[in-house]
Amino acid sequence: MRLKEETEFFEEEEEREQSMVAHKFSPQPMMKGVVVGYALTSKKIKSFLQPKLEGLARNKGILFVAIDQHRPLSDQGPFDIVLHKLSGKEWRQILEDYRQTHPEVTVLDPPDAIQQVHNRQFMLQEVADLNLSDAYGTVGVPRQLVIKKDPASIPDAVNKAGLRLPLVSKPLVVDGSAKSHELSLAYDQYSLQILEPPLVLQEFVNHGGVLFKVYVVGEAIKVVRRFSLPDVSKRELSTNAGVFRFPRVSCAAASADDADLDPGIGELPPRPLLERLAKELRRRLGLRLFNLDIIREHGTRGRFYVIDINYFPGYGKMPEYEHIFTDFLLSLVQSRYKKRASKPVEEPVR
Ligand SMILES: O=P(O)(O)O[C@@H]1[C@@H](OP(=O)(O)O)[C@H](OP(=O)(O)O)[C@H](O)[C@H](OP(=O)(O)O)[C@H]1OP(=O)(O)O
Ligand SMILES: Nc1ncnc2c1ncn2[C@@H]1O[C@H](COP(=O)(O)OP(=O)(O)O)[C@@H](O)[C@H]1O
Ligand SMILES: [Mg+2]
Ligand SMILES: [Mg+2]
Repeated sequence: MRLKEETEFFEEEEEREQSMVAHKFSPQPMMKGVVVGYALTSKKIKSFLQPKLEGLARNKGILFVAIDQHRPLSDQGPFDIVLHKLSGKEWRQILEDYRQTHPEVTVLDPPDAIQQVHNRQFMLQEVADLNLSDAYGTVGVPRQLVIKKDPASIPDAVNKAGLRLPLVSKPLVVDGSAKSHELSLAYDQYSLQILEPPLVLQEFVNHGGVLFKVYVVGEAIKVVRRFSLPDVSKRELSTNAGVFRFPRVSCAAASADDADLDPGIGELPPRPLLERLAKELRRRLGLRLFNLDIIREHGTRGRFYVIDINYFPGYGKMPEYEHIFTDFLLSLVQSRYKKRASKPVEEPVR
């Protein structure tokens, strides 16, 4: 993030924290209704804009209005907040222009900040730089290598980088397409030549087949358990060869929240560690709506890895998302409102 934006982001965050404590999320009496424009795919509208969310929002004075992508944004609304998750360079530019010409509107989130998590080369960089380590544990990222082209060079590149097998191959770009979620597990480096760059090769970390999805909505976080890929033993590694495509193992259908799990595997990561991680990432990434896929290295108590960050994920699967999301929207407008109210009135020029 640029320095000015970072400072503003910080100030807004602080004000919002204070305003939330002071008002316990209730709308201020003098605050008018909140209009939230949304530009989302039909899949997202179905999973996110559920009747319960719209009903609760209406009771709190929040109105969701569909944005027509093909009409000028300035002719629509007026909006207090714009929620979006659509792809394409043109749309990004439209949003960026709108942000410049309508600084009074909160665009969730800034398009250039989202770009960082749409590329797996840069997605985890902030987690790596943060290098979080405290009494509750450590949070890192698996070692990885970016392959832009020439699949024949992969075995050599893997050797040179000293990456340990097995490796997870992930498409470099995350653009919302099904293809960007087509992952493979490689047991030997020679088979990697059949893969199609651009891609990222990431060391597979044994984690007992369970992962944690940490949903972030502004300052709020919620964690759920999902089933994931099983561990790969040394024996399997020495006897197996080849590259295996694997399906979306940790989709919603694979909830592990009610499973009878070994506590060493299923115990949620310590809350203070997640709070710190989410707070730092919110600031560093300049995002307020995202989730993290986190795994705990099997056999350790506190060695965690972030393996994926998703912008505006499937909040429909986050427990209590309706309350959390509407409170968040209100807190955004309240802090803006307070900011405007506390600005000194300009003297008229005589
Ligand atoms: O489809 P859903 O509701 O499972 O949500 C997907 C997310 O699932 P999750 O909330 O993490 O379980 C999903 O997360 P994963 O990458 O599967 O961890 C993505 O965020 C996906 O968006 P995109 O395809 O990367 O643009 C999300 O898809 P969109 O809803 O944004 O299309
Ligand atoms: N480095 C890794 N070690 C162990 N398992 C992994 C690793 N990377 C991915 N996985 C498994 O593959 C799944 C999908 O990978 P992820 O990076 O989250 O891609 P996507 O963006 O498609 O969700 C994860 O949810 C997890 O089950
Ligand atoms: Mg994922
Ligand atoms: Mg993802």
